[in-house]
Amino acid sequence: MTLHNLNTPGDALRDAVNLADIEALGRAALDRNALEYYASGANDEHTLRENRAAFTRARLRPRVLVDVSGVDTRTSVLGLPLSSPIGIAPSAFHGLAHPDAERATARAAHARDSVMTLSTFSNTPIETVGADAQGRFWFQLYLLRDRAHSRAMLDRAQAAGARALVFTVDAPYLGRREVNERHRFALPAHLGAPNVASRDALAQVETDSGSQLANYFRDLADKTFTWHDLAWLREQTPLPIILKGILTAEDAVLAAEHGCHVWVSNHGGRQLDTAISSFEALPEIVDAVAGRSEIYLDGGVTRGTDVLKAVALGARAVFLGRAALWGLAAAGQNGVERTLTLLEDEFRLAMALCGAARIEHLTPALVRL
Ligand SMILES: Cc1cc2nc3c(=O)[nH]c(=O)nc-3n(C[C@H](O)[C@H](O)[C@H](O)COP(=O)(O)O)c2cc1C
Ligand SMILES: CCCCCCC(=O)C(=O)O
Repeated sequence: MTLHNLNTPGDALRDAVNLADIEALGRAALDRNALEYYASGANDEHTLRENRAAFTRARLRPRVLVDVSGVDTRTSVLGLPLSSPIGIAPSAFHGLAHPDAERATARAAHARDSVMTLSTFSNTPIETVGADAQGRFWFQLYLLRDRAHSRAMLDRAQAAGARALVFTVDAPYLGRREVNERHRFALPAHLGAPNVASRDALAQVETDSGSQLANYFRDLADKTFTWHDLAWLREQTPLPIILKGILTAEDAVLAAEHGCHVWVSNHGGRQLDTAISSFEALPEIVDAVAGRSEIYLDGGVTRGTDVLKAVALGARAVFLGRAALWGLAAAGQNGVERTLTLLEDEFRLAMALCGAARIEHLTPALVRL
């Protein structure tokens, strides 16, 4: 049972001055099952911690005596205008955080001129989320062994207004989040995964041997897919394809050669522990792609200076995983909106203090790695 129906008082949300404050509110609103699912990383959680540490280690080289009386944070992703280069990463099961689930996240993305990435494993059907997002959503695909089912999800996403397909490539198997194994994470009975399975099918997955999701995913996901199969995926949808989970120059080159955009990510430290942090992987990927594709990044983004550093080094936009979930748990749509607003405000101030009035002024010279 989640505790969100106690509702974070509006005052507490208004008093939050940064994302850490919202995280504290969000964590307090969740029961152990949900909290451990959201917060956990794989194994010893080195990569989870390193995602934050890498941002902190990088130092800024600000320029001064620049007219920053007006700072413009606006940009676009694949032609979609955004109020700032901050979007929402896909995460499964928003219903664990709030009764409005993905609808609240989609409404917040729309209200803040952002973009939401909807997980294959949402608690809300694609069509419902599409209506709330009003064109401000991308659809994330986990390729199922049942290709016809996967194909049907792509058709539904496109019909619902998705602007891009985010194809997750770092999870043929789920990473081992040990706390979820130890406490046998399971979806509460009132939540389902309507894009993928009936509630009954989920309820029947055994949890005696550990996490319900890990057990379910093992049988469901296609593990045979290779670069050669991208041609098949390309034929299934006219949407732009973004490969999420790229961490090396070698794979970034292949992505660009296959006409795909690149999402630099280690899945928030939930897959391969001790994998490189997303931020440290970014420079070699930007070099390798050499402008052929858009590049996005997620993993540990919680400060306006994180956004600035990633964009300065070549990311078109950054995406929030857990930070959006903490906002959702704290106060539904309002909580996600507040998260986006606080981060955008921090980013604007960081730009001003770096002497950058426009996104184009953010260059690698601002960052010392
Ligand atoms: C609870 C949770 C569920 C997630 N579910 C998905 C998912 O369904 N599909 C996917 O591609 N990535 C998923 N991710 C990974 C995120 O998209 C993103 O890569 C990661 O959370 C970014 O790191 P951050 O949480 O530090 O911002 C999930 C992450 C979390 C924390
Ligand atoms: C059987 C549902 C699996 C959902 C996996 C979501 C995910 O990517 C995560 O990191 O958790």
